[in-house]
Amino acid sequence: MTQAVEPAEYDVVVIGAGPVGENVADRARAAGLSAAIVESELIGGECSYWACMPSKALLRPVVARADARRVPGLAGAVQGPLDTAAVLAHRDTYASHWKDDGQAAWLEGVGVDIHRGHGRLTGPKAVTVTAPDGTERRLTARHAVAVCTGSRAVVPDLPGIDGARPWTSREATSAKEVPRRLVVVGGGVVGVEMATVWGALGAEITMLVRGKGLLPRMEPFAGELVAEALTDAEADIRTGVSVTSVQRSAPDGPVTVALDNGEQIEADEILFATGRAPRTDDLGLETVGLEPGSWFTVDDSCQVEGVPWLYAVGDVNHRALLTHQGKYQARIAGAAIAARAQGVPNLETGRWGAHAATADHAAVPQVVFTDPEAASVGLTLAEAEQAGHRVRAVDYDLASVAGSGLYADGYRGRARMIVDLDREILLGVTFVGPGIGELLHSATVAVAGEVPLDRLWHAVPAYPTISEIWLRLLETYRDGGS
Ligand SMILES: Cc1cc2nc3c(=O)[nH]c(=O)nc-3n(C[C@H](O)[C@H](O)[C@H](O)COP(=O)(O)OP(=O)(O)OC[C@H]3O[C@@H](n4cnc5c(N)ncnc54)[C@H](O)[C@@H]3O)c2cc1C
Ligand SMILES: NC(=O)c1ccc[n+]([C@@H]2O[C@H](COP(=O)([O-])OP(=O)(O)OC[C@H]3O[C@@H](n4cnc5c(N)ncnc54)[C@H](O)[C@@H]3O)[C@@H](O)[C@H]2O)c1
Repeated sequence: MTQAVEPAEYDVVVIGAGPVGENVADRARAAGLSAAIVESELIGGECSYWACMPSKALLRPVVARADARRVPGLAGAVQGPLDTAAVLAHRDTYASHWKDDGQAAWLEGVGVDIHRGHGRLTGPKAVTVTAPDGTERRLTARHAVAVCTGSRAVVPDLPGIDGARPWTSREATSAKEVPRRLVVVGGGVVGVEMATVWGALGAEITMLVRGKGLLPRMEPFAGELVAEALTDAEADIRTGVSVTSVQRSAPDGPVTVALDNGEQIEADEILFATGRAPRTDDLGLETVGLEPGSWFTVDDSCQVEGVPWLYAVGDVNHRALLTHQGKYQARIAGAAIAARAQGVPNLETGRWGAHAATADHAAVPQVVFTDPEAASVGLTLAEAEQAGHRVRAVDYDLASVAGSGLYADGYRGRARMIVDLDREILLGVTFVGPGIGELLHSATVAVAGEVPLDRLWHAVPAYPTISEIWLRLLETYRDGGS
């Protein structure tokens, strides 16, 4: 029989303690509101244990070695294999050994009450938490409930999938051994980053991509340059193919992957990097008139359409599936919840206002930590044209910048900026090349700040850094080039 524990009331109840839920709770506390957070797994969420942190800890040695191999005088010292045990140990450290004491202590330190268990909405402003031991506790929110339950990997429902023990991003970021042969299905961000890691650690990589190329959400040259480098690293990239079935006959045996072109591939592991689904299927959405299993629809303050006391923040609203963007939304939603709780009459919900996550539409930055790195902010050329802007794309070969040549021998890379011809501001910027990840924020400032191009001329990049790409792009635009 289910035991009930004393109910509790808070100003704000947050479901899901990933990076986003933690920040909503923190912002509520900072505004003087009481806050509780409900977590069914680990405080810190996907990002800390099976996504950003472990994947970037795995990628860092891979990319650093690749960079070092392009520096004369150093290359000879780094020709050997990676120390797999040390790389995996570094990853384990960055995943905090899958323990959440540190993050739990931080939340408690800012005065947020943690309730361990599965949270479900049970009516307006009501959340029931089922603890691991089966006891139930009802939490009531005076002002707002924020759903920050994130997303999970989607594995297509293929014949044989259940017995095939496929990897998702969780296994790909936490595996303890390097498979001899790894098939990666999907050419998005998870696919290319994980192919880069496990290939560098010694796995034979086959990528199966149903579209035309890799990284389809970025400018086409991003996927092309990353594919070129993966192919140089001996990955076998097959485009325009779909998996029709997978079969693992023995638990320790190989997996056989059948393709729609009639071919079969044998591998030791298969990773499905085929996108995400919202964690909303078992959340009690039906009790408040919403559809279980769907992404939330929210306004720019992250308030759920038609349910004013409910907020959905981070991956779960499908605006931008990135930690930094979810945390930005958390800061905005936290401020909006506090302002509404305090009875502030008019919130700043206009474009770029304090209570509007405007950057979600105009300036979402992303770095793909492959070799070469691919980074973008704002719109691609295709997106800008589709949105009806009058634009010019300005391209430049990153290898022609003095700083790039110094950074790496045989530097390969490219940059593009999308100029709004009516306003003479930037709508989007993409860089692809070694060492460009840290350059992205300059582009984010230019795009989010809507900095006029004639003012950008006065932002002088230091010589000889890769940042001189800015000068070259501006000169190319001034001289009428594209
Ligand atoms: C392999 C990989 C690498 C990535 N790398 C990057 C990167 O480099 N940079 C970047 O910006 N983004 C990256 N991302 C994306 C990033 O991980 C997500 O955008 C981010 O984790 C979203 O945060 P969130 O708080 O919305 O959700 P999550 O991090 O998914 O957290 C949700 C939390 O809610 C809990 N929860 C769910 N349902 C319930 C419930 N009913 N009751 C109680 N608790 C519940 C979960 O257990 C979880 O702890 C990566 C993703 C993947 C898969
Ligand atoms: N460095 C980073 O910022 C980083 C790293 C990893 C993940 N992420 C985030 O995590 C999210 C999830 O990444 P992802 O790579 O899983 O998703 P994604 O949506 O980026 O890519 C999934 C790819 O799989 C393909 N696909 C879907 N179903 C398929 C099927 N049945 N067969 C073959 N291909 C199929 C899609 O066409 C798409 O190209 C992304 O939105 C990304 O923003 C970010």
